[in-house]
Amino acid sequence: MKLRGLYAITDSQLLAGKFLAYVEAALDGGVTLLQYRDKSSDEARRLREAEKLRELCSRYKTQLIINDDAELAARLGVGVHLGQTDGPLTPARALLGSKAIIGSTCHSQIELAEQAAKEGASYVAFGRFFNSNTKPGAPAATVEMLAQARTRLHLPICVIGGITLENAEPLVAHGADLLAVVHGLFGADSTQEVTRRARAFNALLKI
Ligand SMILES: Cc1ncc(COP(=O)(O)OP(=O)(O)O)c(N)n1
Ligand SMILES: Cc1nc(C(=O)O)sc1CCOP(=O)(O)O
Ligand SMILES: [Mg+2]
Repeated sequence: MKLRGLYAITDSQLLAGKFLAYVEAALDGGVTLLQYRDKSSDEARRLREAEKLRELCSRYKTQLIINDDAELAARLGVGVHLGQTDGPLTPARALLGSKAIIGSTCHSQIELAEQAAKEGASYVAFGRFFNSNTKPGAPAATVEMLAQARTRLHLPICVIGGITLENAEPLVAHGADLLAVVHGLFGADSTQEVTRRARAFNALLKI
């Protein structure tokens, strides 16, 4: 399966009180990957919420990805996204099996992406491309680097960081396959607007 489309990422603060309603609204608009991103250490809540998301994703035929935590991903039988300090890819691939989706944060370094590809990543993520409310301190990346990455890599390329409907088009034009978005999707005022935004992101990717 070619990974291409909207990659919705949850944020526990932004979605407080409307978590499942907003996620379902996004899934209704069309989501290729949904990442459960919760930076708290409340393991019981993380398991409960991830289980609910797995059920929702299975209803909408969307792939669930767990941020940071390969053990939780293995427990649920879903994919994982690992940053440079979240543990190595090779053991995660061994734990999750050959079919699992495993993503790797590569900031703006094509060499990290080439290494991730060798270690079995399913996609590589570059960013941050714009100012991000969610992660203001993430290292910056440029469209020039993205264009170069596109010529050197054969894996799906995910882009992240401050992406909105207004600024995403050049990223698609320079080779992005997956648009990973928190605020630009879930920062909406209503579930209807979340669904509209999801559809509009997919239209940008011609999905
Ligand atoms: C799709 C995607 N890309 C990048 C990240 C960032 O991962 P990481 O650098 O490990 O930072 P945290 O998200 O864990 O704070 C991501 N989560 N998803
Ligand atoms: C989780 C994350 N990682 C980033 C990176 O550059 O690695 S930027 C980011 C936050 C993405 O949220 P928003 O769409 O609200 O900017
Ligand atoms: Mg991480």
